[in-house]
Amino acid sequence: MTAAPDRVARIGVVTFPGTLDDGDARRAVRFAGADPVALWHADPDLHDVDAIVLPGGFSYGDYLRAGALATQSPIMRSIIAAAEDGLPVLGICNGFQVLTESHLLPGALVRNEGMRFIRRDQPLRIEATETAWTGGYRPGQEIVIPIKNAEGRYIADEATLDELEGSGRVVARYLGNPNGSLHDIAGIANAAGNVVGLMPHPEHAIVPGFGPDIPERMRSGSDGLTFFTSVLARLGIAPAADRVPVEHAPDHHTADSGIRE
Ligand SMILES: NC(=O)CC[C@H](N)C(=O)O
Repeated sequence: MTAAPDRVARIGVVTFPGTLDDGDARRAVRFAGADPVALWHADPDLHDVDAIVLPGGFSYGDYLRAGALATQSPIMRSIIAAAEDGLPVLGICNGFQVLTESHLLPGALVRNEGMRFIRRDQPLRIEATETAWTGGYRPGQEIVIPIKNAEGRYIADEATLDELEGSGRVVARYLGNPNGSLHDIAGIANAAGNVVGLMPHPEHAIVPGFGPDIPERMRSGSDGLTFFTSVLARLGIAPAADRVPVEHAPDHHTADSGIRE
């Protein structure tokens, strides 16, 4: 028996009008052993959360540019200030677009090469394990999680790319570049390592058997969970074991996912 943690980590998941993946992000937080806290775009109060996830989707209908209007929301003003003070923030897909539009991360995400919406199971290599969200991976670890977007092509000027590469801030790289991203970049971090943007979706690959299969490992599907457990380790807050529903204990596969909000 391990001792019960002193307290359970509170991880905020933001919902903007048009957000799609907030439910899966809250579930991923719970499976990692933390309490998800639903945060609403119009409320600037961060409700004492220990970390924040900006989930995927189409905030404000992707009007103007994907992620651009979200930067003007009351909650983003609070998140920008908190992130600059070191609060861990993970932006997934549209959340990554919000982070570049907010200038918490450099560069931009533009239309995929080929101008198509892409949805596939995407192999990645984790390049940086010093960040708040990737400490649980091995350097160079290869994972497979879903990707699904129209504007996932990462671009930046040469000086920015040099700085990202030179300071170990490329967090994840595509193995088989799906969209023309420069330097095969799938994810980056800020200089302090507390803010991470990632184009593919770890929150859709947290339950063994229900995410992308990896043939050479027979069955996986939970490669994304480590993003959410890594931040607990960074915060120094032990995961609460009872947040994981019994029917989803690792290695237990059922026909019905049983996942309920
Ligand atoms: N899955 C998503 O978050 C989609 C992101 C974004 N709106 C795009 O299509 O590029």
